[in-house]
Amino acid sequence: MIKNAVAVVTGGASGLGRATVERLAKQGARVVMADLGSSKGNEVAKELGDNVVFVPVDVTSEKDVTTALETAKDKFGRLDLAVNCAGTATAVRTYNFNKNAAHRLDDFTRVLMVNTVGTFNVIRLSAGLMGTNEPNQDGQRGVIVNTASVAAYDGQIGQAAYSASKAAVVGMTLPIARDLSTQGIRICTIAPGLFNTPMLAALPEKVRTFLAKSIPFPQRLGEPSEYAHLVQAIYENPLMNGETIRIDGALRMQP
Ligand SMILES: CC(=O)CC(=O)SCCNC(=O)CCNC(=O)[C@H](O)C(C)(C)COP(=O)(O)OP(=O)(O)OC[C@H]1O[C@@H](n2cnc3c(N)ncnc32)[C@H](O)[C@@H]1OP(=O)(O)O
Ligand SMILES: NC(=O)C1=CN([C@@H]2O[C@H](COP(=O)(O)OP(=O)(O)OC[C@H]3O[C@@H](n4cnc5c(N)ncnc54)[C@H](O)[C@@H]3O)[C@@H](O)[C@H]2O)C=CC1
Repeated sequence: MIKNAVAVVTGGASGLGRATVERLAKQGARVVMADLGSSKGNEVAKELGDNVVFVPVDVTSEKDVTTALETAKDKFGRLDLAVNCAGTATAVRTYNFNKNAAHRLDDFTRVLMVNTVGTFNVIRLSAGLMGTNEPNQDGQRGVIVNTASVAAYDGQIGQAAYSASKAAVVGMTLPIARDLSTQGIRICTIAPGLFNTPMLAALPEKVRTFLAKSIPFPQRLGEPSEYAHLVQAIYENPLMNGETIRIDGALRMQP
């Protein structure tokens, strides 16, 4: 059960991560909210009360993530759940033939660094701390939840970097579940469709409307609270492991 569990949520100051922090705190968990120093982490943590602590973290930094995990241990005594929500997106064609310009390599690398390498960084270091927990009656010591995207499967024009970064998260889920099974640590990935967050608000209105209309049912953007609900379900269901779950109203994005 989530009550009294200790969680780290990356990207916790905004969107899906923030909704997750809110839900977990409301259900009685204690949460380290890890997000960039430039985020609204401090304000959000203040709003949410004593069971939420903000730590400025860049998920690509070993030092920053270690500090966040040490905070979980020092302040709350342990780590039961790590949720990877930190992420970034870009929309650029592989080659723009009108402008005769290739996709910048540093844009591609930046997206992979945050979404793929950052996620793996949090997974590997969290696993170390969870491994020190006493196992429950089922032998479980901890749970990790990642955030991919439906773009891992049906990425649109302009999504080469983003889709590659998310497909890598889908791809690492099963081998990591196998790696960590000896310690009783589960890992699942959520592949969200279209959710009402600041990231999606960055898309042109026309594209957002078009995309929302293409969702079979319910024909609307998802609410971040619906994502947070699934995080809790994964945490509480002991058999969920090694799998990526789409939460998308049956959306299959068109080119
Ligand atoms: C966040 C998640 O995890 C979930 C998601 O993935 S949400 C899906 C996100 N999708 C994207 O980000 C799409 C990325 N792609 C794009 O934005 C564009 O394709 C691009 C900027 C890379 C290139 O666009 P382009 O076609 O070369 O030129 P552009 O002038 O921008 O677009 C041409 C037209 O197509 C429309 N369009 C572009 N991409 C579109 C899309 N994905 N869906 C619907 N319409 C689109 C534009 O609005 C524009 O319409 P008008 O000509 O009527 O103004
Ligand atoms: N909103 C949507 O429709 C969808 C979102 N996603 C994914 O869900 C996750 C959350 O996205 P949203 O909440 O929509 O976006 P958001 O932009 O509202 O929140 C992302 C958070 O991640 C933080 N972040 C970015 N880079 C970071 C870094 N290097 N280190 C630490 N924190 C960092 C940002 O500061 C921000 O607070 C992302 O991984 C995104 O790719 C996936 C599918 C759909």
